[in-house]
Amino acid sequence: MIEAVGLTKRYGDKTAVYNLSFQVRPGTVTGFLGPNGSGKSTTMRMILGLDNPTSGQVTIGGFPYRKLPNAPRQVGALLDAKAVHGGRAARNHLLCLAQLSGIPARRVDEVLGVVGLQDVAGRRSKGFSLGMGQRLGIAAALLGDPQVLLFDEPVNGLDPEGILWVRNLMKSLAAEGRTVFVSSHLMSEMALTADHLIVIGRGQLLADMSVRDFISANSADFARVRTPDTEPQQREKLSSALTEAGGHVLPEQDGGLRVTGLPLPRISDIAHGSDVRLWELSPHQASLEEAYMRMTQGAVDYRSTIDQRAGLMQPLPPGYQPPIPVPGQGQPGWYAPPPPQPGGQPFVMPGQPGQVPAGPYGAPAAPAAPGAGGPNPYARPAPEDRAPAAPAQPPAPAAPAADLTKPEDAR
Ligand SMILES: Nc1ncnc2c1ncn2[C@@H]1O[C@H](COP(=O)(O)OP(=O)(O)OP(=O)(O)O)[C@@H](O)[C@H]1O
Repeated sequence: MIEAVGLTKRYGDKTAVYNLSFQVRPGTVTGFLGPNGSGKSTTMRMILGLDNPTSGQVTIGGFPYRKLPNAPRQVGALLDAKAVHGGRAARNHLLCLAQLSGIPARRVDEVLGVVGLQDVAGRRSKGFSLGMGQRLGIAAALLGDPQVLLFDEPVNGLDPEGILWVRNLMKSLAAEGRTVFVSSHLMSEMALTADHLIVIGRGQLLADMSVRDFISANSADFARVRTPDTEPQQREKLSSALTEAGGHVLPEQDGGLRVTGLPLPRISDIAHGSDVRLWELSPHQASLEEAYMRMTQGAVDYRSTIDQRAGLMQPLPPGYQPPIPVPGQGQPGWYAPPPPQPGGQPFVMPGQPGQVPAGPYGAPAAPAAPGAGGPNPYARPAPEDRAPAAPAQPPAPAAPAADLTKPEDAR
């Protein structure tokens, strides 16, 4: 298990990670999401002992990475696939890593086979495509047959077959009881790969919950209703009846209606009572992408002047308050968007039930609590029961294998 407590990292004036506390458990794939520059790579580097936290701590199996006995056999990581000696053949690159960690040479050929590079093992990696480089990086992560694996954007540059392969690999590693922590910007892929999500924005925790609960709590499950195309007046009649019953109705481009705030059986009854025939009545769940966009819209640093989100997200009707999602169950049968006030919000900051961080439903700023590495640079709500002040950092031993990751001072 990976456990971060009050993890904070500053680079001069820049706070990359602030007071982050979470656990990554074995046996599941945990997705690590956040907008560009939100602190994912910095967090991963701190997990791997490549950056020192300014305050707080992070451990793997109870030990900071640098104190883990035989760390390369316990933890494998892909942080930067380009961090290899390009003049070295793929097999030699892995052999060097294996020798440094006391891993038998036969394991090199095993992992080359696992990642599908066996036929190009003698080729220099500088001639590799982006996807081949990713595969080599994944091979390096798997080399020690570790129980804990970290992957920073592992599908970057992979073709569809490669993406499917990575997805299945992550799932099978987790099914073997390993801890798999993987960052990605590909929401559709994360929805298929991860069981659990840790979402950060501007270095702070926004959500720590199952994928299902995350989608359920951050987006509007809805019903799609369609009346006969040949009778537009039926559509109008139904729309009025549903609105009168407290539903929120949005027309869709194909003539259908998107209904939130009413369960399916009620919609059916209302249609029946209004003498309206239905050609379609179906439940829909929003995508992880939509839920993610909704949650992180207040925490994005870099955004095009041409904002594409308008077409993606459904507008929020005012005043809706769905039940708080039940962990592991979501909000079955409820077709309503998240509420714009505390109480039903999923991204409650640690130790502050009902408090809402800044963002679309932003909470007022509060002073930072002591022991969190100084004042909150983003003036967000500060948890009361945050982690104790971080212990002084021990003297840093030698960094782990440089070709797995990029050390702080090389950036
Ligand atoms: N060595 C460094 N020196 C100064 N600032 C840094 C350093 N490393 C990271 N940062 C800053 O910290 C913030 C977090 O960066 P980080 O790379 O962790 O984000 P990220 O979530 O991994 O981003 P992306 O999704 O774009 O890879 C950024 O503002 C970045 O510029």
